[in-house]
Amino acid sequence: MTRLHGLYGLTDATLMPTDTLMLERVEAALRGGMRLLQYRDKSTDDARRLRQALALRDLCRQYDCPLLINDDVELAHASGADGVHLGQQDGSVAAARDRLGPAALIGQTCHDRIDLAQRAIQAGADHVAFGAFFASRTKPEAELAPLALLQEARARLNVPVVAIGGISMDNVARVVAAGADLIAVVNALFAAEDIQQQAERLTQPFHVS
Ligand SMILES: Cc1ncc(COP(=O)(O)OP(=O)(O)O)c(N)n1
Ligand SMILES: Cc1ncsc1CCOP(=O)(O)O
Ligand SMILES: [Mg+2]
Repeated sequence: MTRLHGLYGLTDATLMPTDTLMLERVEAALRGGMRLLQYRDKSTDDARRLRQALALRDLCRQYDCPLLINDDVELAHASGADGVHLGQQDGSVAAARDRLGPAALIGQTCHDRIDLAQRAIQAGADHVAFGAFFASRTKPEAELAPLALLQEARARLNVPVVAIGGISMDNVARVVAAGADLIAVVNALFAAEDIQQQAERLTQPFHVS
């Protein structure tokens, strides 16, 4: 497994209202160079969630892109996804590691706190996420974190660091220069008119850093 790096897309049920549109839009992002995908669906429709996770797993495999499931370790297990993303209220990272095994990718939200990241890594996370760095259309209630946190995280943590929240073409170069290994994006990627081209553009700062 290569080190996690680059554009990390998160699906969004509003921007992808049908299975067909979801797969088309995700495939466009994969063609444009997306390196990691998270299936993020807050619905309680378990049959739909399993069906979509399985379809995304098959698609992502064709592009050698790992798939993570948001919030739900059991869906990650049942769908054969590559791992899971957990928030601070989404259950134990150690239990997820036990359930999914040593090869699984497990990320945890750490907001603006290095101590939470250290705890996550201790519990078995192999990457950590900070943010929101800018106001987010997808999650407007997310509290803001300062960009300087990314440099500190890179210096103090020995796992890939994800930046999330309001990342767009206006700020992506600054986020990458500040030290993000991955940029996690919903709106600026999947609401774009040409998603493949937008993925290429959002990936550009990683080629110059
Ligand atoms: C990469 C990444 N970072 C942060 C989050 C947010 O997780 P959480 O705080 O659990 O909030 P929800 O996404 O579950 O609403 C994330 N999903 N992905
Ligand atoms: C899930 C999540 N957690 C913090 S911000 C956010 C949403 C990111 O979406 P966008 O890229 O549209 O701001
Ligand atoms: Mg969550």
